[in-house]
Amino acid sequence: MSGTSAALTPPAGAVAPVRHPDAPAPGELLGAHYEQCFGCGEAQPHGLRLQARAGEGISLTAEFTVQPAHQGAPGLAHGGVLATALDETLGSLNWLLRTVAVTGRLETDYVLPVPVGTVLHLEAEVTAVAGRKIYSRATGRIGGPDGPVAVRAQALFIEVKTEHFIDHGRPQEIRAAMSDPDPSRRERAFEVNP
Ligand SMILES: CCCCCCCCCCCCCC(=O)SCCNC(=O)CCNC(=O)[C@H](O)C(C)(C)COP(=O)(O)OP(=O)(O)OC[C@H]1O[C@@H](n2cnc3c(N)ncnc32)[C@H](O)[C@@H]1OP(=O)(O)O
Repeated sequence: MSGTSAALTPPAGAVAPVRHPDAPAPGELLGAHYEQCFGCGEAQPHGLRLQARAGEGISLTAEFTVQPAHQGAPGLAHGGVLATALDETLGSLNWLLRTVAVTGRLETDYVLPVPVGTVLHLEAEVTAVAGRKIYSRATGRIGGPDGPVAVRAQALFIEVKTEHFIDHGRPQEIRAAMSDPDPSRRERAFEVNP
């Protein structure tokens, strides 16, 4: 049983997403966009350290291993952590469009429990774009990339200007991110041009 709210259905005028000419080639790892990101950053000891890889078109795959720090019920992944994995995977799609966007809405179906130690195999794609609105969906499978679906999500991301982060983020983290020695991460954080 699953449902999708009307807000996640692309409107009549929506168009197919266009892969940016400078998007990473299919098979290429995207790497963390920010080392302190709870979803993908390598400097977060209890973060998900999710690794996303570009796919064909506007799609990607990602993996994340459920750690003991990610439990809700004993021995099982917390639902919010699984939603984070889906959110991070869906958010990474925007790098293939070279669009800076934030999650406006995320709807998640939890289909199977996900035990600690499990590798969650995620797949995501952008389905449509309407102005600033980016529609996408993702699934997470367990037991292998072709295993049963444990979680799935649909999302609406909203394009924002770089100022969104500068206006709302804490100055010390903004300064630290701006001085990241990795030019690719600086670009993904602050210099993206659609
Ligand atoms: C420092 C590092 C930088 C990193 C960069 C890479 C980031 C990667 C991060 C990856 C991490 C993972 C990702 C994360 O975790 S991102 C973090 C979690 N998300 C947020 O913090 C977002 C918080 N929300 C906002 O800032 C604003 O509400 C936004 C910007 C989203 C919209 O406010 P804004 O004033 O700009 O726009 P608008 O209100 O005119 O709306 C525009 C259109 O959108 C429609 N709409 C809006 N909301 C919803 C909704 N909930 N359901 C359905 N529809 C919605 C709205 O009806 C309208 O439609 P239309 O009337 O045009 O038809």
